[in-house]
Amino acid sequence: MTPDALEAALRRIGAERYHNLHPFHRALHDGRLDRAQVQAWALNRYCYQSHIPMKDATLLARLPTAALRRAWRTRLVDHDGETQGEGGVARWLVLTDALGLDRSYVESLSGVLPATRFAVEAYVHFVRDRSILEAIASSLTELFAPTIIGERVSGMLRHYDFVDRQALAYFTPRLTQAPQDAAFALAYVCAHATSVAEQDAVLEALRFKCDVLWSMLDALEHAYVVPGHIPPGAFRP
Ligand SMILES: O=C(O)c1cc(C(=O)O)c2c(n1)C(=O)C(=O)c1cc(C(=O)O)[nH]c1-2
Repeated sequence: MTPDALEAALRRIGAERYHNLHPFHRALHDGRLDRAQVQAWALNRYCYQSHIPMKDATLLARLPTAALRRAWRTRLVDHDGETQGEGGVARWLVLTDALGLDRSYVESLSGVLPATRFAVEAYVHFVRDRSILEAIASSLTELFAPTIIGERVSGMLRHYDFVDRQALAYFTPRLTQAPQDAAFALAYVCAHATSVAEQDAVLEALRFKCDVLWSMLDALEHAYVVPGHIPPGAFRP
């Protein structure tokens, strides 16, 4: 495949499998969830957010050139900040605060669904164990993130009186960070996946990552949408 055909194939995977299509996200964005269900989403999503810098630090340690490490390290700063209280993970806690969740409970991850934890850990392990090409390709869901963020912020502000713009401030910087991150990763992947085997591996890495995001929402749906089977130990609204 040419680089352009590879990009088109990657975008087709997003069109078919990205988590904007999941019924739980449709319900979240269309205002069909109650406050407790939104709390469960934000609590579980904190597990994902808090592991993203661990995933990026794992990859950073494996990158072979200064240029690549320089490009990738901005992600660590985006999520962890330069100082206490800054960065994406801290901004996610502003959302869980606004939803009335106790900070130490959120940070402890003790109420997170087992399937959320397994999915998030699978992502970190994938980036640790697979080739650098596959690890970089697995971040390419970010190509599709700006669209879902736009839908989510406008939908949640319209439908829920318990969130406001300040509570959703996490998403504003993501609208510029995600496209920059995705453009870098896409250029890398298109330049370096030249053999059929490498291109197949890259496509499979993106499918894997879509599955990570999808399975987190399956778990939320199973636990918190009626009839609701909440696993032992997980958050009970
Ligand atoms: O709001 C979303 O739906 C969404 C999706 C994704 C994604 O597609 O992986 C990320 C994020 N948000 C996000 O905020 C974020 O920091 C992030 C990092 C990564 C990654 O794989 O390195 N994906 C995502």
